[in-house]
Amino acid sequence: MSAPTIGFIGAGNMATSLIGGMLQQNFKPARIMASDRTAEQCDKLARQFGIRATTDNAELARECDVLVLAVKPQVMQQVCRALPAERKPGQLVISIAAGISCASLAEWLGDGPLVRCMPNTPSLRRQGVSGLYANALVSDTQKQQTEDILNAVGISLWLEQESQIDAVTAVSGSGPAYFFYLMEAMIAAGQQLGLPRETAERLTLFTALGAADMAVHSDVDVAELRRRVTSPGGTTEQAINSFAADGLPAMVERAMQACARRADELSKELA
Ligand SMILES: NC(=O)C1=CN([C@@H]2O[C@H](COP(=O)(O)OP(=O)(O)OC[C@H]3O[C@@H](n4cnc5c(N)ncnc54)[C@H](OP(=O)(O)O)[C@@H]3O)[C@@H](O)[C@H]2O)C=CC1
Ligand SMILES: O=C(O)[C@@H]1CCC=N1
Repeated sequence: MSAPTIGFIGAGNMATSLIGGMLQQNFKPARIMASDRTAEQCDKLARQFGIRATTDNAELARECDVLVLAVKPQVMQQVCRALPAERKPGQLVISIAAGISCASLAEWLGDGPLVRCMPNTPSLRRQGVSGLYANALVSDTQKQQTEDILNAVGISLWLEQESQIDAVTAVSGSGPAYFFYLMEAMIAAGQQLGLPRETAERLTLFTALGAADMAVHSDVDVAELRRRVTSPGGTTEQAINSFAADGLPAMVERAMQACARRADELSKELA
């Protein structure tokens, strides 16, 4: 069977990361298309990747076997409603938008194979992680096509229920921002303790990188890794006790609940 043609509607940050990763994984530029609101963005992508880019979303709907919807949630309805008459039969649609349900997408696009996907920005470095949910009309071949696209920029995991996409958004979709926020705070605190900014920044970033790499490759869980840094009566214990006294776990739980709640609200507001 010949390779599918894949079209990205909305050629912003996420689509650019995905296309870049796919080309590094030997997807052929001739098999990838993109559309965007502005001709400037289309020209930029065409130059950067050697792919066909257009301001006409309908052209992608007509020509592509797989359509990746990568516009902001707030414009998704308007974009989708313009497409049904143009769509190639049997076309797989993959939506990466936060808080747009399969029910809304099916209403705007017509029934058909549909995957909801929640990627994250480390995809730009091919270190992304995506949660995927497929409706009942998605074939095994289309599931494989979806994995091929998302695994080009990291790893992907299938979910049993659509509602879990909001939890994935709270953990990994928005998650990079939580780690960046913690890093911002550590850099500032390092400066307070007397380090030059650049030194505090490098120490923080490489500590984050090292800790994540260690955790990913460890045969013990993260709680045990934390215990191994924390000598009884030592320095780390003081910091961990301070975090615990200030309620860090509850703070994280509240933040992630708020994130998932917003995804649910969006799905109702934008339905
Ligand atoms: N950023 C993130 O961390 C993550 C984002 N997502 C989801 O990915 C989606 C895209 O996000 P992101 O890449 O950050 O957003 P961007 O704004 O970078 O990209 C969206 C692109 O779509 C273009 N666009 C707007 N209207 C239309 C239209 N009618 N037709 C075609 N193109 C259009 C925008 O152009 P213009 O800018 O000119 O309006 C922009 O270039 C969102 O739905 C978001 O929920 C999912 C996971 C993580
Ligand atoms: O903040 C947002 O809405 C998007 C979805 C997940 C990450 N960024």
